[in-house]
Amino acid sequence: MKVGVIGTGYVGLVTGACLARVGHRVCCMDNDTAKVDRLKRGIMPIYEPGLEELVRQGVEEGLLEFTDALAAVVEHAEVLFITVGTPSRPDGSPDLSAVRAVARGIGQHLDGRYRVIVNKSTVPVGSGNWVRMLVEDGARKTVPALTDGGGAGAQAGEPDFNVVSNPEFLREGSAVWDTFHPDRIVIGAESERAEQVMRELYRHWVSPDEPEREPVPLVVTDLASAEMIKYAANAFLATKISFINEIANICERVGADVSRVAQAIGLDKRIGNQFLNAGAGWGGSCFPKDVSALVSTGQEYGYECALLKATLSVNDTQRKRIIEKLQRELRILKGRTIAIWGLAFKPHTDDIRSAPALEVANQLLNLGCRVVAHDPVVTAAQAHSQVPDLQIADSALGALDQADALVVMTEWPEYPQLDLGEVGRRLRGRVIIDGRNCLKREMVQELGLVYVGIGR
Ligand SMILES: NC(=O)C1=CN([C@@H]2O[C@H](COP(=O)(O)OP(=O)(O)OC[C@H]3O[C@@H](n4cnc5c(N)ncnc54)[C@H](O)[C@@H]3O)[C@@H](O)[C@H]2O)C=CC1
Ligand SMILES: O=C(O)[C@H]1O[C@H](OP(=O)(O)OP(=O)(O)OC[C@H]2O[C@@H](n3ccc(=O)[nH]c3=O)[C@H](O)[C@@H]2O)[C@H](O)[C@@H](O)[C@@H]1O
Repeated sequence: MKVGVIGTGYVGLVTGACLARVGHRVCCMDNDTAKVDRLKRGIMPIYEPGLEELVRQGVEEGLLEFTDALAAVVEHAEVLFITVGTPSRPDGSPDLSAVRAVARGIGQHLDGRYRVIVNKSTVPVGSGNWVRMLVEDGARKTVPALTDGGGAGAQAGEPDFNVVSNPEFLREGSAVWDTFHPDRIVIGAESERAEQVMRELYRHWVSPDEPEREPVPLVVTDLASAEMIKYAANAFLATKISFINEIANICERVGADVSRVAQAIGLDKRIGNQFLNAGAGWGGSCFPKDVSALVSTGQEYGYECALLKATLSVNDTQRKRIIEKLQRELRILKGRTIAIWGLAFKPHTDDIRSAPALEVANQLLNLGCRVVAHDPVVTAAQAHSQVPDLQIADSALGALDQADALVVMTEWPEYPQLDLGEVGRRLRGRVIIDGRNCLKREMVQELGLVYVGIGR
């Protein structure tokens, strides 16, 4: 099928490249012309394992192309994915300005041919109807014949389209794998015609590298439920992490070990063992904004989301606990040098949006510390765009020289592999705060260093 993807961020680029991999003809569009130019030259805008090869393959096979022209992608596609960003506004509600611009723009370029317009961006319940209205508004400016609500089955000259919600569940760092191995594909369709198009698009959704795999289950539902499924999934996962962080905080006080607690409760199939790693809290571009957006939706309807507010507040406090732990060990922080390992909000990505590490770094700088950080993929320029006073070391060990304490904020797999003896020799102080419980406690302690984990 001919597919258009509008927005080439994480979701757009991965979706486009995977759709091309299964044989669809994909045109990816972005209004960031510089980004499109780089993509045309094979330069990836993000660090995501496996993505570069997939994009290269799609382009070489003639199945994947890039443009900065909205008209071109609308002209090309039978199915148009909207994958632009929906960041938080200061009050927690999502900023939908990019979705608005794209929906109107699509309307302006529609001709009489039927299109399915797919919301893959995470958008509040009701956005499907809103996108329909915006597309129609856009079309009205260019199609004088359109006089009523129109939509599916419209007369010649009127825009003929349906809106579908197809939320995305990929995780950064494993985005390509997740896209080909989702637990389910959710489709909220407003007509049977659109549903059939989506079923055809995702028919036999397995990577050609694994032809024997079972196809992924499709959950077909109404628009509002599909939109809510996305928020409910992220809110649940964020709540699960906040829950285990709260248990960790109690464990610390009573002398229990949260790792053992998590492992044992996770064996109960009703609980499950994933997303039970206690640490410095969750970050990233989605959990913070999506939980806040759901709280904001509740507020719009006069409902107080007590549990979700607690989820946010536990997470907020969790980062502050890193500072408290440093204060407990070092007493005075002013004038101290603190090394931080890991800046990305999680391993295997260079994304630093709402990264707990940056918040901790900022707090330490405000408290009068010198902060020297290392991350295997986040560049100094990226880090300085958010925390200008942060010093960046070339290597993890290099960050330790003159440091009074080390704080591990991202569990990059290389960190536990480093020579702890060398860590002990280079650190000026004796304290290691393991904000992700990823180092071997006993090994650290054997070297005469003070190990402080989370909930253990
Ligand atoms: N990042 C992730 O892991 C996931 C993100 N999502 C959701 O998917 C959506 C996109 O997220 P990301 O890919 O992270 O966003 P992003 O911020 O990385 O990328 C958005 C892209 O849209 C482009 N854009 C903005 N306005 C545009 C316009 N008017 N026309 C064309 N392009 C435009 C930007 O230049 C940018 O390249 C969000 O709603 C997010 O909540 C859902 C699941 C996973
Ligand atoms: O909507 C989205 O954007 C995506 O949000 C998350 O994916 P992502 O943010 O990429 O990363 P996660 O692996 O979920 O981690 C989120 C945060 O939680 C933290 N985390 C995760 C798991 C855990 O056990 N403990 C924990 O603290 C991570 O360090 C990270 O800061 C969801 O897992 C995806 O399903 C969803 O599509």
